[in-house]
Amino acid sequence: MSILVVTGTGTEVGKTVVTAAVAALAHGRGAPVTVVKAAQTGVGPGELGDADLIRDLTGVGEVHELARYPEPLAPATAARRAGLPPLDLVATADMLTRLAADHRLVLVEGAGGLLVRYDDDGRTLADLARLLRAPVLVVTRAALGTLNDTALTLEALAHRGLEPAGVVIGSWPTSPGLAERANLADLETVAGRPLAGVVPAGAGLLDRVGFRELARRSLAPSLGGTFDSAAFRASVPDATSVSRAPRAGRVRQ
Ligand SMILES: Nc1ncnc2c1ncn2[C@@H]1O[C@H](COP(=O)(O)OP(=O)(O)OP(=O)(O)O)[C@@H](O)[C@H]1O
Ligand SMILES: C[C@H](N)[C@H](N)CCCCCC(=O)O
Ligand SMILES: [Mg+2]
Repeated sequence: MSILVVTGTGTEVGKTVVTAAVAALAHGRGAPVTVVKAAQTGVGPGELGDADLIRDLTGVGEVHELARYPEPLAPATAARRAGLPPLDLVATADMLTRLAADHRLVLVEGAGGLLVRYDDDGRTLADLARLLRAPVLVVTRAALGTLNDTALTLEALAHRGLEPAGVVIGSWPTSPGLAERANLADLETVAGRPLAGVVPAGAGLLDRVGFRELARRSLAPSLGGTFDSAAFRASVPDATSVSRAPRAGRVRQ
């Protein structure tokens, strides 16, 4: 009966892999789960999109792609240039609400970051999340620049009264550099809470069994896994400690 919207601090941050990890754990528990890619862009007819990748990685049978546009652009732009109708987010919210009535968990992956536009009226994934009154999981990068991107996304959620379901690093490098190691703690300070997961790079290349096991280790209990942010940080050489800065993501009244 619950809906979780998955956004990123941008495109190519690992939303699809993180969505797959959450789906794999729910599926592995036997919970009915379905995954919806609201609008897929940059993929031509017959090519594999995010929803296909998620089905392959998890074995989840019910995955939906609601709209597909060929050019690798924001959905509103890609639809306009293709002469195709944009995704109707109001109708989409109704469809997802009906899906949630039949499913334990409905996962909705956005395209790009939170404020990417789906139509020429400027509607975004944030508008869809508000219509659904659903929490939003934020997938972020590990590298330099992620602190600002993450803070901006959390501020945008807070400004719209949307509840973050946590911050997950979508692709943790095998050889983290200085910024990546320091960001493990700083991302917690920005988020005002422990990380909800860290997914190692390469996760998307595993088979289903390996992927589900990695998902279990990579996601926090709130997402169905066993990941512990403090323990992970302690396992990374030269990772810094969490500061006690005021909680970010709150709009000062
Ligand atoms: N943890 C990972 N393991 C393996 N590959 C990854 C991982 N994270 C990201 N990638 C790869 O990086 C690329 C971008 O990742 P992904 O598709 O998840 O980004 P995204 O945020 O979903 O982008 P979009 O906005 O297009 O949906 C893909 O080719 C994907 O296979
Ligand atoms: C093509 C890409 N992989 C995504 N599907 C769409 C990303 C749109 C990003 C728009 C932007 O923020 O500039
Ligand atoms: Mg994706």
